[in-house]
Amino acid sequence: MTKILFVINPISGDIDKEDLEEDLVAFCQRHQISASFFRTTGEQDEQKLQQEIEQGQPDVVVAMGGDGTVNLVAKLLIDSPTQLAIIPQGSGNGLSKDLDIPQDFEEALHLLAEHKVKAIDTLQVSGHHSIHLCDMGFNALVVKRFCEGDTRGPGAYAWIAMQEYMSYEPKRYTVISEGETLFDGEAFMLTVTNAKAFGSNATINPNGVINDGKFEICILEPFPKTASLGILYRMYTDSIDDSIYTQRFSCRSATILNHAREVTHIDGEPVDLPEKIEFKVRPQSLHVLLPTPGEQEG
Ligand SMILES: Nc1ncnc2c1ncn2[C@@H]1O[C@H](COP(=O)(O)OP(=O)(O)OP(=O)(O)O)[C@@H](O)[C@H]1O
Repeated sequence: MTKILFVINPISGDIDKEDLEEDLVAFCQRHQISASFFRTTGEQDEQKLQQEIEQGQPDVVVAMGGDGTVNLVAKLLIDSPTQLAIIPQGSGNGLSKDLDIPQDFEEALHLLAEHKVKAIDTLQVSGHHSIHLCDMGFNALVVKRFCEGDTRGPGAYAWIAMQEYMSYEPKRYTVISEGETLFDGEAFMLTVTNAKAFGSNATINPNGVINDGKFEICILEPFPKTASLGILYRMYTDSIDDSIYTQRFSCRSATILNHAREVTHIDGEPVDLPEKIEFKVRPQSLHVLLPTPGEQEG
């Protein structure tokens, strides 16, 4: 019998999940799955969850929350055979969208019964793990303000972004990979990712491949206010590469000097990183349940 541990974030996405838990129990009974539950509290969740996984030895751990919850679960499963499943219940749900995991609760739950397994790359960021994306600059500042506020959901994020945009000043970064300086200058934001898009569906890395052993550093250089609508349009039409304000580098490892110690986030959670940040890909280090039925990959 498959053992599944559900990790439920009760506050993510501003969604009440109590009724959903009854559906989980019924689904597991129907499919003869042995289910256990872990509810996050926002305090020492990583240590407590690690203990739970060590004791219960589940085959699959389901992250039921947003990108922060996915990160919490995924980092404990890296380099282990235990598989990650995602039932998106957050504000942005960036990684699940990138992996084409259904956003609908019932459909995502159905994946537990019928799926394929794919090994995806993850990113090591100065002692942290990033599963979806890490960035510094404007978006990271918006994420920080969002986390400090008490309103969740995509509307709150968009409102904060509009407020911060008016006064944001670009910061200086230096990007070095394999001994070569790839970029040294100011940027509005700098995104390091394996994935294609943010949780808002804005595409920053249109050709990103999540299991190619490489990650991308996407730089949005300072731009005049008159160009902002055009950049947004390109992000939502998969044509950001056509913008004269972007640069992108594919790397296996890199160092970024964040000279101003500008705000940084990893998978939607603000993180305090040193001025010199080290990035390294961990190829195919995480096994994820995906929608297409068929043979196991990678
Ligand atoms: N019971 C809880 N009470 C308060 N905060 C919690 C609780 N459980 C988890 N958290 C906090 O929730 C955050 C993670 O939320 P998560 O990213 O999953 O959802 P989201 O922010 O709504 O969605 P997304 O990241 O997709 O935009 C973490 O900061 C974590 O500390």
